[in-house]
Amino acid sequence: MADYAKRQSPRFFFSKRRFRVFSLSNNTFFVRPLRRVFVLPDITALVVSPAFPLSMSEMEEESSISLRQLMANEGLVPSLEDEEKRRVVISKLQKIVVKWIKKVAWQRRLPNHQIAATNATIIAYGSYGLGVHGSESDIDALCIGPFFASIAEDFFIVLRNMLKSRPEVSEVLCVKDAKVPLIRFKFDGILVDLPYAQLRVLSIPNDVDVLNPFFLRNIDETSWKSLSGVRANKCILQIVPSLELFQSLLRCVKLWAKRRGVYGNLNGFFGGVHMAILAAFVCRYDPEATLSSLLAIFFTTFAYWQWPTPVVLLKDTYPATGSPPGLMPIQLPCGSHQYCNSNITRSTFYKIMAEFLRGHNLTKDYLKPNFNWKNLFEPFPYANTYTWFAKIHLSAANQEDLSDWVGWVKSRFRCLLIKIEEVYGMCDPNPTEYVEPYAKQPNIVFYWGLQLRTIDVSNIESVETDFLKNLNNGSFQGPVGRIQLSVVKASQLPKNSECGNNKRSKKMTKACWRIRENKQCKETPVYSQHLPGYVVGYEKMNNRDTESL
Ligand SMILES: Nc1ncnc2c1ncn2[C@@H]1O[C@H](COP(=O)(O)OP(=O)(O)OP(=O)(O)O)[C@@H](O)[C@H]1O
Ligand SMILES: [Mg+2]
Ligand SMILES: [Mg+2]
Repeated sequence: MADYAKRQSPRFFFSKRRFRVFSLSNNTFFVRPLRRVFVLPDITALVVSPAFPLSMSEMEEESSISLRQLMANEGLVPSLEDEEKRRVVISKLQKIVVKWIKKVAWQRRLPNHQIAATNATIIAYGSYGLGVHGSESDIDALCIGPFFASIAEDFFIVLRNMLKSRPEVSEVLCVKDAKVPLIRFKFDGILVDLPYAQLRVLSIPNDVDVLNPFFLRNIDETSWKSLSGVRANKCILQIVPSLELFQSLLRCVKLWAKRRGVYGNLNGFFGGVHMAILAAFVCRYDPEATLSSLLAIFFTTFAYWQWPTPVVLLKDTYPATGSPPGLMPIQLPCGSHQYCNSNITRSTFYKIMAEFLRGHNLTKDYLKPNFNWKNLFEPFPYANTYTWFAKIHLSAANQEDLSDWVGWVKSRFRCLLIKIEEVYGMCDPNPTEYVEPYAKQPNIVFYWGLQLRTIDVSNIESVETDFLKNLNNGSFQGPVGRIQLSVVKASQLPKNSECGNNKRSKKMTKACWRIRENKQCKETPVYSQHLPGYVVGYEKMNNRDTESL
């Protein structure tokens, strides 16, 4: 191949550095002499052109290819087996909810023809619904049920019990107190978030159109909120000119945000939904744009965005009342002036802005010859940036207790961040979770960068006291773990320098907590409100399944 190429165009191929050959299939190759790209359907028909200066569009194309190559090397796209596993989970869930709704209809004594006609459905949303999930992402799936299936009795008791009885399902817990109540469980090892929406119809079509006002009339507020994620996804997918470009851009910006430590709603940064709306916003600028140019436009747009002007993807038909919430308001494109929930504080606002600006400075010259996309995705160098760190050490008697305890503390992180800001000024809450392997108890440790060069280490005690009060004020009834706050120097960070390279030492814990079932406590029957004396299921006395997200 190389010899053939040399004979055809010695000017290009004398030096090994001057061309690269990528094999696409048995007889299809990419040849890249200098910066020009040729796609060769047949190696025997290789013809290499002389050294033209590259046109803009050719340079754009080549730049996008190298960006895609980088993303492919990162292994961001789940394997085919993983995809198949997720498809199976969704299809099994669909069957379960159909069985569930028939059972509930029977319990409600609906006439036979209505039992036969009724239907419930499952709609995937979140990153999985947008096709941008990674192998560690959860599946966000909305269960939509008809007018007679209540959330309190039928969803949280009957459906939960049906799920619990399945061999594929483990770690079922109900999250009743969240803004979007849901059942969280593992199905074949994949984490599933399952909220519920109830529509005022008898039968929900499997492909129900959640943008159709017919289905949305008279629904309750919780159902409306639960539907907003699905509606937002649907709007995004309708708005973006090219789905493939949007997905690629979103994968790029999520990787960037994770590497630079600005991903994670609980730590005061952006979550998946924020990134999806920002990416879709940029995709609409130029339907002809390449991936590289979109990524550069992304950074230019948000580095110079006049916050708190809200980012609005889809203008609502009626005027907004009140001012948009938070420092960086991003409106959900679901037609009701709803905004993404955000925990952004003064500190995280500045960190995000600094990273947007860095992204802009790095990508504005993306067509220059020596440009390398790798720099954009460099992990944030915490250890070299900050002299001092607030160390948050969480521990518990065993892994299960620890996971509950950490989930609870994480749900209060915004409050801790604000307290640290009050005492030490700017703080950078690195979302990475570390483990001290030689400590006595199972533990998770966070190191949050402090901006000040000289600090009073003892001030952390007042932060700890205040934060403990806040933790105790909540409704956590699980086994309370330990929390220790201290201030350490950069030199005391874990020696494997994980702080520096921002690699995750273990899987992130989900921020939520549950009251675990006390094995000694009695199960109480829950009687149907519709069939006298009929038990719909059992609940543990103190297992209120309450959670705070
Ligand atoms: N802060 C929020 N404000 C509004 N909606 C949210 C918020 N967080 C989550 N949601 C809704 O729940 C969905 C799923 O959220 P989730 O936290 O699983 O993120 P994701 O976009 O699926 O990314 P990931 O791949 O990290 O799971 C979002 O797509 C959004 O519709
Ligand atoms: Mg998700
Ligand atoms: Mg989720």
